[in-house]
Amino acid sequence: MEKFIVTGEVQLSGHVRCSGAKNAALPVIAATLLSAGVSIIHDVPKLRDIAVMEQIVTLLGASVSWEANTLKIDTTNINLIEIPEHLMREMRASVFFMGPLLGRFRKVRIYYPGGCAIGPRPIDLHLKALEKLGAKVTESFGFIDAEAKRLQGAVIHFDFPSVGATENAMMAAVTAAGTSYIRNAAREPEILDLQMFLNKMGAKVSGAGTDTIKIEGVEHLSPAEHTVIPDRIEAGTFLIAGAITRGDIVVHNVVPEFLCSVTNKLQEAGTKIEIGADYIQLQADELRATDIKTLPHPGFPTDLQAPALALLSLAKGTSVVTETIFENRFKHVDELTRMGARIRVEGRTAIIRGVSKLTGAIVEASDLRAGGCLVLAALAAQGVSEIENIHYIDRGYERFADKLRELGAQITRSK
Ligand SMILES: CC(=O)N[C@H]1[C@@H](OP(=O)(O)OP(=O)(O)OC[C@H]2O[C@@H](n3ccc(=O)[nH]c3=O)[C@H](O)[C@@H]2O)O[C@H](CO)[C@@H](O)[C@@H]1O
Ligand SMILES: C=C(OP(=O)(O)O)C(=O)O
Repeated sequence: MEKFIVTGEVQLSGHVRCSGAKNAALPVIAATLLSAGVSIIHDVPKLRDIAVMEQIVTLLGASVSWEANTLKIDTTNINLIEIPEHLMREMRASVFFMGPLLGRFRKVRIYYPGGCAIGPRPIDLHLKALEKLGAKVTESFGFIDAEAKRLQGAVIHFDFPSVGATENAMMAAVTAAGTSYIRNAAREPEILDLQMFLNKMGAKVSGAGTDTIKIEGVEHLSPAEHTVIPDRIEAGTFLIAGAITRGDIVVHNVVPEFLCSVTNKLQEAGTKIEIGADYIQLQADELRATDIKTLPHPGFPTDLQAPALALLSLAKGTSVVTETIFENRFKHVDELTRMGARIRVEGRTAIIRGVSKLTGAIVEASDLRAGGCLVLAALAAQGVSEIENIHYIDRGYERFADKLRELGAQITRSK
């Protein structure tokens, strides 16, 4: 098992470029299956979840090629509508195949998706949305079948603005007969990106980014070319890396508007932020405590809760962090405690008493962003840390260690 070895207490400085967003690229790749032909997607991050996505579309009969970060997917010869269990279990995003396969082939078979252990992650909202659109969904022996002669436009009202269920419902509804409305839709920027891609394919989708999405069903979609939006979670991770090391860094290829809740909290924590058209500069010295509550967009993203916790461990005063999205997303706390952090978890709340220093330790990543959090803590800690289980980090950060080294970090990968 590979690990990262980090020598801490190096102030980061310089420039770093964000990759395309994992969470935008994943549904866009699934959406290419809605039509036959060659779609071209630019700025796709090369990371483990994307590799699994590639494995799945290839198995279904697509052919795939890469040129730098451009992915070409030829979906002409799709001849399978079942995703095998071992690939479904690899990641949460495997569930995105339901909507497109059902839309194009009227039938799909999947198993329950896997992914990082951050609490229960049911797919009931996905299934209810497909049923609303007229699909017959049956579950037996661990697999889920959905079929429909042709999906019918419908009004889907989500109990909770689920990102994945909104995306799946959009992909299913684009070729349904008639008009659909998704109410209490998630408003994440990645949903807007999916709307842009679907419209380039010939779909008629509007309203993404608000809580009501309108989808006028069309008969036919064509392949399309698209550049995925920058990764706001990667950007937030680098900004926090700059802050925790009291550094001076510029993060490029960002849409600052997508990061408002994050830059706002970083300013409250005492950092200086300058916002450009497509970059954010951060300078940090003393850090102050601040409270954070994770919320659906445009609130503070749950995917940056763990990195933020590392930062607040070293901020003067007591911070309270409340996780409202996932039930069990504080597994990084025990590991931060090994490094000297003082954090108490009560249910969905973490109370953090800032300490003046963290110390290097051997720690284990329990999921993708917990891994990011531990690397950031290690960058600031005295001495050497080893972060184990970095296959989680590889799921969602492209060239993480290389990019941190570009900023001056002392981090290496080792067997
Ligand atoms: C690939 C991708 O884009 N992943 C992101 C997506 O995950 P994902 O799409 O899985 O997140 P959701 O917004 O669906 O989940 C939010 C909450 O809703 C619950 N829920 C969701 C679906 C459902 O059918 N039933 C249900 O109860 C979940 O258990 C969770 O508690 O949004 C999350 C919330 O911003 C992010 O942390 C993930 O990085
Ligand atoms: C939880 C995450 O991803 P996924 O939904 O793909 O597990 C994440 O990116 O932090």
